[in-house]
Amino acid sequence: IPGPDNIFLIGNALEFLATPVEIFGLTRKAANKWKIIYRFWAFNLAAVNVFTPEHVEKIISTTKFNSKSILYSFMRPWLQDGLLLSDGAKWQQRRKILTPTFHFNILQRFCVIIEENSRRMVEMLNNSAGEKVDVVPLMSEFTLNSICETAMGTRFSEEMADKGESYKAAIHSIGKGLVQRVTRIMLFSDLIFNLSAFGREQIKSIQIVQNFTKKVIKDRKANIEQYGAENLDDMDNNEYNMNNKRKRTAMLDLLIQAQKVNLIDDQGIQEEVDTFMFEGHDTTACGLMYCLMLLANHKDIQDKIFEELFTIFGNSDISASYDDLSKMRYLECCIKESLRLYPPVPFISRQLTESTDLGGYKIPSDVFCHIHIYDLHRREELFPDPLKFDPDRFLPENCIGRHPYAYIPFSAGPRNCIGQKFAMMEMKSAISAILRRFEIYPVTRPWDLRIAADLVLRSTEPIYVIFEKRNTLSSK
Ligand code: HEM
Repeated sequence: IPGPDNIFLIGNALEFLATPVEIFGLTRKAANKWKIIYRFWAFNLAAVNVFTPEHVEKIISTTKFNSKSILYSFMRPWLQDGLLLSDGAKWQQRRKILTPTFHFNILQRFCVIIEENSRRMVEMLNNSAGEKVDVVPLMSEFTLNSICETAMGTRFSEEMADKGESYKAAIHSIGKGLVQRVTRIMLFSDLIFNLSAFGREQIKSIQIVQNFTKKVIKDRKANIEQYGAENLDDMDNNEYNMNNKRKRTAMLDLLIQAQKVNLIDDQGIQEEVDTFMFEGHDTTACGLMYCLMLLANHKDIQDKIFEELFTIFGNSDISASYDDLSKMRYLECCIKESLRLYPPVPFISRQLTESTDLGGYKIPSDVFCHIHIYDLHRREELFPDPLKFDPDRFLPENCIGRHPYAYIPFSAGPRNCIGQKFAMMEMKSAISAILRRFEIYPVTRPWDLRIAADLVLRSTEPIYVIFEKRNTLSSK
């Protein structure tokens, strides 16, 4: 398998002694150079890197390669055996319990809460109209509030809002520590890592994060204790399959109910809440910020979205219903195209538990397989003129014949993203609420972005956009 020159025994370890921005660039260069597949190795660890739809399909379409690679194990002190990291029977059982919490009926209820959040965000933006606004913290706050108020059923008090700030800062710090760890093989050892400055910082950050999620769980349990089961069941049309009862409830409530029938314990609840709070807010915030930047930079496309919104709402200022969001077809194409260019999760990785063949190369068992979603999405033969922001690529007629694994911002196969419908709804709600009230103008340009290797596709600099109030709700 092609790849960079090796140094005796240490392989390519030195290449990764670089800054997170350089590491992000390094993998892009490797994809450009080797086009189809390449490998890195260091000491006794080897990784094969894939970014063609055929290879990606081979790895992620089957439960055979369900196990995440060792790189994810560095998140274990934080996310423990939550859905993202677990595998085997535990993963299957949890996935079964949790899947119904993102069912369409529940999303419809969540829509009302998310719309309220979008409205609050827009009101806040009114105070900064005409000024440049860094959309990174703004979107982060919006998505953290949204996941807490929906899946966790917890509305932020002022005290919680402060803790939320420290929570977000601690997640950023964990991300930085993890990148240091995955790129420095000596830090693979728990002992050495925990003694290092990064390790000590990580222990502190995990404590902050888990204190926050513990408080979310405690508050919700207290709420249930105070208002009793009635409060849990006051959602009509509830349905889920547990003990043959058919019910549906928000995620945390469902886990608390599952604990009562011994399907999960305190630790299990904690790990799922940590997993969903992180996966449910940072990724979507990231999707939103790049999408806003792109729309600010493409006024013609923004105007087309506004036309669509005007057809749905006319001059009315009412909040969008779930049905209204479903009608936003063109906006959906824009979000999809933005997730193509800037996939919030640019890279996923699996452990090959048996040998396999990739394009004629025999890949031995125990090798890691890194799947570069970022490079897959920028393949010229799949997406001609790949750097162009062109939402029409996602019009139904233009998707015909596209390889099902050519576009995978939410991954695909059995370990795909459980929250993808939630995320799409949230992004549509936020962007439609913004564009109904503001025209947005660019400050940050796509070519200004400096992206760093991190847990999500993080820009090292703020992403600025100017929000100008629309004079009228009319499209003309
Ligand atoms: C734009 C937003 C989002 C993107 C781009 C995204 C992307 C992804 C990707 C690529 C994976 C596969 C990870 C891997 O194989 O290592 C994943 C898994 C996951 N996502 Fe998302 N996600 C988003 C939003 C959400 C939301 C809103 C939630 C929860 C409410 C969520 C919860 C999860 C969970 C729990 C998993 C692990 C699933 C499993 O392994 O069974 N994600 N996501």
